[in-house]
Amino acid sequence: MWVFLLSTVIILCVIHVLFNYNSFARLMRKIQGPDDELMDLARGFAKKFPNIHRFWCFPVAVVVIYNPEDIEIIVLNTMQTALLNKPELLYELKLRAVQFPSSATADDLRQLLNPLLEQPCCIETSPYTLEQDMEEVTKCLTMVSSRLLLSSTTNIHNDHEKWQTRRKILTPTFHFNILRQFSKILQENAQRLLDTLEATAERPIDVVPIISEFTLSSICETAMGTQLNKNDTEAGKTYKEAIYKIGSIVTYRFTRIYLFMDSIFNLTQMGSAQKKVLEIIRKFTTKVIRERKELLRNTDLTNIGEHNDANEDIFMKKSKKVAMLDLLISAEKEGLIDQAGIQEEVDTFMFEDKAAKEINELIGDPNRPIEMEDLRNMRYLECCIKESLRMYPPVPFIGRSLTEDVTLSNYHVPAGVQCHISIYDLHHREDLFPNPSVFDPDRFLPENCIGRHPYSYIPFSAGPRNCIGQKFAMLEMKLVLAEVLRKFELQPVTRPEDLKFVADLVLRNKDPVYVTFAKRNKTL
Ligand code: HEM
Repeated sequence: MWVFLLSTVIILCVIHVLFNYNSFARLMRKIQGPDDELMDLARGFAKKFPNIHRFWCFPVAVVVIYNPEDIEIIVLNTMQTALLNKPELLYELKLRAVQFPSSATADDLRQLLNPLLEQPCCIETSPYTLEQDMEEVTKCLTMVSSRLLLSSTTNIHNDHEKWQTRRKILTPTFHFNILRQFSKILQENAQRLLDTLEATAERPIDVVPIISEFTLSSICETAMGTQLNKNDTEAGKTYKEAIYKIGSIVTYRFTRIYLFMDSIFNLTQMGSAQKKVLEIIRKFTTKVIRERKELLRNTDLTNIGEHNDANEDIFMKKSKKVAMLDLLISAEKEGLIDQAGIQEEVDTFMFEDKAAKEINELIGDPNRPIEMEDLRNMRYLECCIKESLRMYPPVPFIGRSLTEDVTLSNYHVPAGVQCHISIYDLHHREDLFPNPSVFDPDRFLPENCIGRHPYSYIPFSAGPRNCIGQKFAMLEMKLVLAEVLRKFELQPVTRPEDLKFVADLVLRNKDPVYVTFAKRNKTL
């Protein structure tokens, strides 16, 4: 066994060095190439081939779809154990990527791709041009890396029964009454974000790390009832650092094909760093779960899912703040989940001028806190958010493993194929959204949605495995945007035409996204 492992390591290292560090490869790397254009190339395919296209990188066959009728078939399939299976590795990696803002650079991607780009023979059939081949290689790598990476992760949600039970336990978390409570937590976090903006006002700042900090702190507090900010304990700080670190480790590994096998990765420095970081995360969440259990010991949460007034009373008075964790703990009492399951779910959750006028008209006094009712009435702001999610869907594609044959756009697609639903390409179809690269929130005014296919806009996916957190996410986005917009005027520094998305599991810009937050005059 050890001899086999050692020889594998040596062979992979030799291959890596041979491909990357010979004088030929060094010279090639210096010549400009389309490495950063992969995202554009993929978009080009969607324009060239209406509704559907395939790529095949032995042994993985992928069909990419961006047609509402086909998407409906895939996501709505009621035979849940059949068509619904997610390619588990891809799914897991994506969840992690969403939860941990990834920091892979174009260079990482380039480094990962270089050996393969120089070896197009890895593509089994190659009827396309070189550029198209490169796109196939990227996709293939995404698949392969996802496949291998998942084997080292713990919370695989592929088992249908397990998924169904967990989904049932967690669904009440997103009930309106609970969301109302979360809004208070979100408000506090939004205030901290405003403080940061205040300190940096009038000069361009990269919004990506600031927003990541806000979303991570908010989800920690709502999911686990634990505050990571301000009055941080040492443990909280270490946990936060560990969460960021794991993101970069996952990305590091994802971009190095020779580290895909667990047995090899575990032997490396990064492998032991990951072990340490995971240990910190596990320790922290175990402590939080233990303390939360203690707090809830005397609270009856058996009917927590029903959310009548009496239950709301329990939430508000007895436990003060109900975190998603509380529902899991109460489910444990009923034998629906065990300690390891709780840990899994907690880890998973850790990981998703017109508008300003509307806000001002609704709220008036800039010091009055924003209420849930106000948020519900911010119709134009909602249109702006929806239009942003159309143009820039944070999850640009999702995957399903076809476990039975299916007809998509008149093609017979056999079982075994990986089906990618390209949300990005769907949202940029000219026939569904005329002038798709124009930001036009009015597209989402009720009168303009009439007649639009219900599966033509799916930023949160659709069907039984859609995003469980979408109401939470909408609430979070509305609240923080409303708070920011009533205090600051946003002046774009990075323009839409400067955005250059990289091929990744989440939509990520190659460079920082700069915005200047200028303090608003009192009257809008
Ligand atoms: C703008 C923010 C968000 C977007 C665009 C988004 C998008 C998505 C998408 C497209 C999926 C389907 C993934 C797939 O099929 O592979 C998904 C699933 C999921 N999302 Fe979100 N999400 C967001 C925020 C959140 C938040 C805030 C949470 C938690 C509080 C969350 C929790 C989940 C979970 C648990 C699933 C898996 C659901 C299942 O398989 O039953 N998401 N999300």
